[in-house]
Order: sequence, then C-alpha cells, then structure tokens
Amino acid sequence: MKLQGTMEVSQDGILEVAGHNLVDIAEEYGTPLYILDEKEIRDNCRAYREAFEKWYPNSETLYASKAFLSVAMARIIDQEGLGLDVVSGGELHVALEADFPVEKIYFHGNNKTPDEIEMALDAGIKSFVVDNQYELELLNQLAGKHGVVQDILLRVTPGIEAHTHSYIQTGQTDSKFGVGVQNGLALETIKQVKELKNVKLVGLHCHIGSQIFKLKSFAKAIEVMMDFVEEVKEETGLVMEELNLGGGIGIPYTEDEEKPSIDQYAEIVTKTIKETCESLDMPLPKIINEPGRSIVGTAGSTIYRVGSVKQIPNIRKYVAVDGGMPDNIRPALYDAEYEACVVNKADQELEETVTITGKCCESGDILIKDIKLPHIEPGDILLTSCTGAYGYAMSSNYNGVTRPGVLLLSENNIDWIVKPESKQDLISNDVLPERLK
Ligand SMILES: Cc1ncc(COP(=O)(O)O)c(C=O)c1O
Ligand SMILES: N[C@@H](CCCC[NH3+])C(=O)O
Repeated sequence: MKLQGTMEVSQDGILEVAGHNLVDIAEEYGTPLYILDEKEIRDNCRAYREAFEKWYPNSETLYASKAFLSVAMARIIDQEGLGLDVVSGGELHVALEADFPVEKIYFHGNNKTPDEIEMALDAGIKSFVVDNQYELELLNQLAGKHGVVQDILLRVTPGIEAHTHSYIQTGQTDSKFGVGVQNGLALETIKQVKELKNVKLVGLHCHIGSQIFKLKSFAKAIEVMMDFVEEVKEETGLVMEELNLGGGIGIPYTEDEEKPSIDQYAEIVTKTIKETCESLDMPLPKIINEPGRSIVGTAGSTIYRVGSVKQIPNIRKYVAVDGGMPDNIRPALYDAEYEACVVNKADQELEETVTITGKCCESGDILIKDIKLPHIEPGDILLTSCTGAYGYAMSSNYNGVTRPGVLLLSENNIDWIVKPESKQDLISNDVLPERLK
C-alpha cells in the first residue's frame, strides 16, 4: 500500500516526516498528536499561485481558513502570498492576531451576526461574500453607520450537484448557502443591491462543494456563472469584475483515488472562463479561488498510540487508539475513508485485517474499517494520513477528551503551533455559582 501524504520509511523501517523519526516524535511530544509538514503546505500554496499565474492574467488565491487555522498557519499563508477566506469572527480574530493583511481578507458565511459584521468593518477587510438578502440589508445599514461603502461579492448557487458527499454539496438550488441563479433570486438580489448606498457589488461567488475530483463540474459551474454575468449586465447594467470560484480540488485520501493536479484544475477553469468570455464578447473577470483541503490536507497526519486490541472470534479484530472522533469526526460524519500505517513497523508485511476504533463511547467511533496492517499490538504507534484539513478544525472535547496539539515539522525545526489542551483547559470556562459551593 502506498500511503498518501508526505511520509517516508527510514532504513530502520520507521515512518518519517520531513526527516523526523515519528516514533521519537511520539515519545517526546506524546499522543495523540497532529503533525503538519510545513514544506507540503508551502508547496501547495505555490502550486496554486503559479498555476493560476501561468494560465490567467488576473487571479488571486485565498486560503480557506476553515480547513485549519492557527496564528502560525496564517503567517505561513501570508508569507506564501495568498489571501484568506474567513467564515466567522473567531477566524477573523486569529487572522488579525497574526497581523494578516486585512486587504486580503474575504468574509464568508450564511449568517454573519451584526457583531461579526461590525468587527470586520472595523478591521477594514477587503470584501464580504454576501449570502442572502437579509445580510445585504444588514451590511448596508452597518456600513452606513461606519461611514464606508463596502465592496461585496454575492454568493449564488448555480444549480449544480457536484459529485461528492451530500453534506458537502453546496451548488444546488436547494441549499442553505447563497441565492439561486435558476430561480431568479440571485438577479432579484442584485437589483436590490443597486438601490443600496453603502455596498458596492464587484462580483459573484459560487462554491459547488468540497472534495470534488471531476473538473467538468467546475467547468459547468463557470459556464452557468458566465451566462449569469451576461444576464446581470443586460438586466441591470452592472459589470461583474470578479468571479470567485470557491474551494479547490479534492485530495486522494486512499490509494485508489486519483486526483487531477492543481495545474490541470487551473488550466480547465481558466480555459473555460476565457472561452466563455470570448463567445459572449465579455472582458475577462478577475478570478479568485479559495482552496482549503488541497493546501493543508496532505500536509497533515495524526499519530496515535494503540491501546486495547480485541479479537471477536471469527468476526473482527478491533484495535483501539488513544484518540478518535473528537480529533477526526470525518469518518463518523461523512463515512470518510483514511489510510493508516504502523509507524514503528512501517517496513513490515501487511498480514492482518483490523478495524481501528477511537476511545469514545460511541459505536460509530470507528476511524478505519477493515484495513490491512502488520501484526499490531498495544503500545504500537499508528498514523492516519491526510488529516491536515478538517481534522483539528472540526475537533471537539466530546467525552472530556482534550484536543491534541499541532506540531509543525520542517527539515530543521519541530515547533508546536497549537499546544495540546490540558485537563484544566476543559474547565477554564466553567463557573461554580456560590449556591452550589
Ligand atoms: C465557501 C467555501 N470556500 C472554500 C471552501 C474550501 O473548500 P476546499 O477545502 O474543498 O478547498 C469551502 C468548503 O467547502 C467553502 O464552503
Ligand atoms: N468539513 C468538510 C468540508 C468543508 C465543507 C465546508 N463547506 C469536510 O471535512 O470534508
């Protein structure tokens, strides 16, 4: 089995990342533990920037913070020249703490609160991606209060069902996100914008979903979007200068998944835009893309220590690790599949089929069902690959489990970028009223 991600096997049969022996890392930093390969993050950022620069004259890549954000991650993203997509006051706060340039921050979300909107207006971010008519009115009112005319993009649904898990499809008309192109709501909203004094519509946004491999789905969305840009111009006289295409391509979590390269993605997307603009005789818009998973997903892994091992005669061998659904909810939520490796037996034959479970009181707390591994025993170190995106970001304290820390690895450095939580952290917001003392 070829493990996805950036791991290598050392001469002693131990798994390494960025030249660091992961058994030593587990001993020194403890388990469970998220590790991130800094070079892979930087390489992926560059791959997006370079691919779009190569194929298109005017583009910007933002990193979708929701995949994984910390102050250090925001610094890396800035150093690599990407902008940032945030979806909450919390993500914006992290970005501001990292001194992320506000002129490169875009604010998403289908229910931004007045407080969040005011926080972003105060900070002076570049743009809001407005989701609906209620938000439009609210933003216009608050921008007026702040004495600014705020640039916005409008999020629209092109009516496309992308080939991915239904929970992460977002381009269909029946969606909690955006306003529909096909049912006329998008055009109605744009007409409404024309009447407002404190917002300026500079473009459109669409995001058809996440973990998508089929480039045709992106091309289809662009065709619908460009036809709509034309319709907007005819109906309202407004020229959409920016087109934000949402998240990036999927990543292969398992060996049998084959993904198009970032370059192929950029080529198809930009070619479709150029061809459509030519056939409609329209100027090329600025294009924005906002990948998350394909920037940080393959850079991350999770290291666990194996505890109980239970053979149910003639049925299954359960191998329990010291983490589980609190650090990776994706298998339980989306039936997501992962691959794993026994770090200290990385060169050994795959001789038994086991099921990797977490330590939570949930039968659904299964990380990997029926995976072939070397003979596995309590004390072994297990790594699940490609957990960099939506792993830590979606983690919880369920069952009173503390969140693992995030360790950033590069050739010459090993740094905590998020410390592991302590048990005391679990009660840091608890209050004991006088009457219960
Ligand atoms: C609006 C928006 N932009 C960007 C992303 C990032 O997507 P991905 O991680 O698939 O690149 C998402 C997540 O699905 C999203 O909802
Ligand atoms: N959290 C999702 C993707 C993000 C969806 C955001 N629109 C996942 O783990 O696959």
